[in-house]
Amino acid sequence: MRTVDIRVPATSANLGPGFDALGLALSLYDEVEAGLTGERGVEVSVSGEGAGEVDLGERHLVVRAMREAFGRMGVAQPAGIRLRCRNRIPHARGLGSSSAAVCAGLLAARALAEVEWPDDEVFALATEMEGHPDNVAPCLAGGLTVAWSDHAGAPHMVKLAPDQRVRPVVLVPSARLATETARGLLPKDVPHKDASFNAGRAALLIAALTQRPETGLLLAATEDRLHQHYRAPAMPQSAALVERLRAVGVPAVVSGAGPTVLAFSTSDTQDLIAPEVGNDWHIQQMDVDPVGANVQFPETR
Ligand SMILES: Nc1ncnc2c1ncn2[C@@H]1O[C@H](COP(=O)(O)OP(=O)(O)O)[C@@H](O)[C@H]1O
Ligand SMILES: N[C@@H](CCOP(=O)(O)O)C(=O)O
Repeated sequence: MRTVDIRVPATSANLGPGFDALGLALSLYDEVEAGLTGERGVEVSVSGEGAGEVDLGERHLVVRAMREAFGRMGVAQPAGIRLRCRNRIPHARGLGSSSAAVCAGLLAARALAEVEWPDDEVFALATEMEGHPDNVAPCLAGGLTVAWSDHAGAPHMVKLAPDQRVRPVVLVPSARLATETARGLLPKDVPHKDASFNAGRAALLIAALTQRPETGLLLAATEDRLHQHYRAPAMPQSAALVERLRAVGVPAVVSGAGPTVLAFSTSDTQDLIAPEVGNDWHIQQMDVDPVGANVQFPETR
């Protein structure tokens, strides 16, 4: 049986003001070994995050993504699929686990089908399945990404390299919050002044992360009025931690739809983070993943 190994990074979306647009790939990975078998049925094993929780059959998200991909590529559905998943990205914490699973499935299907299927169609289908492109873009491409959809609904991205003096630190709670639930807390409309506030901050954040990683600029650049406070009632401890960190000068935001908190650490703020974080949080210092999803056939490794 021919197999393929896929490695996909965790991602942090929004980064404060860049709701549904900005995303950062992180050095925390899920690994999937995928193969097609001659026997009918799906065989999935999961270790690490999600083990004992996720479906092990056709409803498994990686399997669903593979099935979607075979359909889009116009390739016959394989009789059987075998997956071995080694998961490190915690689920429903705002670190892009579902996006990583979808990307892994699409890339596995493309590699095993051995057909030419353009990267932009992989990006489009992953975005369609996920509902928004901001986790998908950094998961596929790595680095810091700006993603948007055109008037026909097709997603696009620009990839940037953040300044290496900025280090992402994630503060992961044990509590979970499904992205769908968090999206349900957002209002249909927002005040014009809040939209204009976020537009300025998001533009500043790109400048600060790529060219001017100064704490003062990063603090201003990570302010948000479009999503975090609407969602705070569903994650009061995250909201309080963001507030505490910002009060001592650490640029902190809710990661994705939460409840993980993302802090941008620089040489002058790195020692300020731990004292504000209680025992209920798992602190992980990260690097920015520069390359995104990786696909390898075992025989070429
Ligand atoms: N590696 C995975 N394998 C199977 N299902 C997954 C995987 N990662 C995420 N999921 C599914 O996606 C859900 C989390 O998605 P979501 O609420 O969007 O949160 P996140 O911020 O982690 O993406 C999980 O509860 C699980 O059902
Ligand atoms: N822009 C989305 C990002 C969701 O990210 P996730 O990692 O929590 O799935 C949102 O804020 O809803």
